[in-house]
Amino acid sequence: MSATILPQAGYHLASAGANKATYTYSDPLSEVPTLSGVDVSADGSTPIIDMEALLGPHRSEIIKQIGLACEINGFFAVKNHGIPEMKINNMLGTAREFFHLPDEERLKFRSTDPNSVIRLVTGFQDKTRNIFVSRQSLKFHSHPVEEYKSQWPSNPPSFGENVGEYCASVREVEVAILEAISESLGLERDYIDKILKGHYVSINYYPACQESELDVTYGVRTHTDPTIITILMQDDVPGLQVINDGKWINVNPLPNAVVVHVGDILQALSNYRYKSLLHQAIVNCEKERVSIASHCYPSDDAMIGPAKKLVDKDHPAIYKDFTYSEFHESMWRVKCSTAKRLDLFKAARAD
Ligand SMILES: O=C(O)CCC(=O)C(=O)O
Ligand SMILES: [Fe+2]
Repeated sequence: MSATILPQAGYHLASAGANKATYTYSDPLSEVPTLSGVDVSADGSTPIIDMEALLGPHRSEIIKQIGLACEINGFFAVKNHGIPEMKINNMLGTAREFFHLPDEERLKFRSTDPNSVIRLVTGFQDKTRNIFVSRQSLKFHSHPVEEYKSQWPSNPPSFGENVGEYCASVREVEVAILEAISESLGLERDYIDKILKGHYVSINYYPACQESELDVTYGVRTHTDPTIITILMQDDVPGLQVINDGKWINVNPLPNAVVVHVGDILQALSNYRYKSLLHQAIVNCEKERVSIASHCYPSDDAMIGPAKKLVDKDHPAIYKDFTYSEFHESMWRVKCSTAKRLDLFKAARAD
């Protein structure tokens, strides 16, 4: 199936959807890159990591591949990750069921407070830029599952079980990938695991778009994730685009694979060796799309400046030491949607 992408106003994004907007307010983000006039190459090359091989005799080779993918691409796909296909399908099914519920049922979770334990974010119109951002997402904490489950929706009734099982499986993948990433940087295997705390899930729902008079409809606009890494599982509808080598590329879904993004925290911790991935999602005019992002973040008091081992005379510290809670607090204050929010934490001698 093909995504309908109409060039509009210099973007290769869909026009549409705005007449479906139930909520209209000004976008609070002041710094959102526009990146107009960029080309999208339809067949971006996605590095593919075989996770099963991480456990075998070729571990060091796979770790090298992961390091290169983080350094050069900022993302990679993971196959043979061990999350059973049934758990993935159940998770996607439950996500669809939730977003097909009547408004009054879903909107119980609507909140604009970023600190609320669970919140539904709806599509919105950015009045100043005349664009519509169509993503609806349900965001909530999920690790450990038993601690948070009671706050999740009870409708659909499958939510607790299906989301809980998926999240527990993703956690295992997360830990294994973070161990490999630590090793790829020449750090102790548990360097990142030691500062790891939770994961925060965003169930993203992009309705099929419709004609509208607005200039452009995005699924979600260009941003980086404020995470160590993000593990993204997409259904079979394309939509994810990432910047690679200065160009947008489509990262089309691969059956039974997840996509791992480098996030802002890993950019700081790796002393700018791995760069936080700039990405966005477009909408599809024929089919709805669901993606599940597992945002993995450290504990509040974790120091997330550059690992000491990565700093020397030839590699001066780009960032100073700072805690995750300092980063998190500033993130909402500076209202920036990219890794530029790390600039506040640059070391004195870095420009
Ligand atoms: O749906 C996608 O492909 C991207 C979602 C995303 O970037 C996010 O949830 O942070
Ligand atoms: Fe993202």
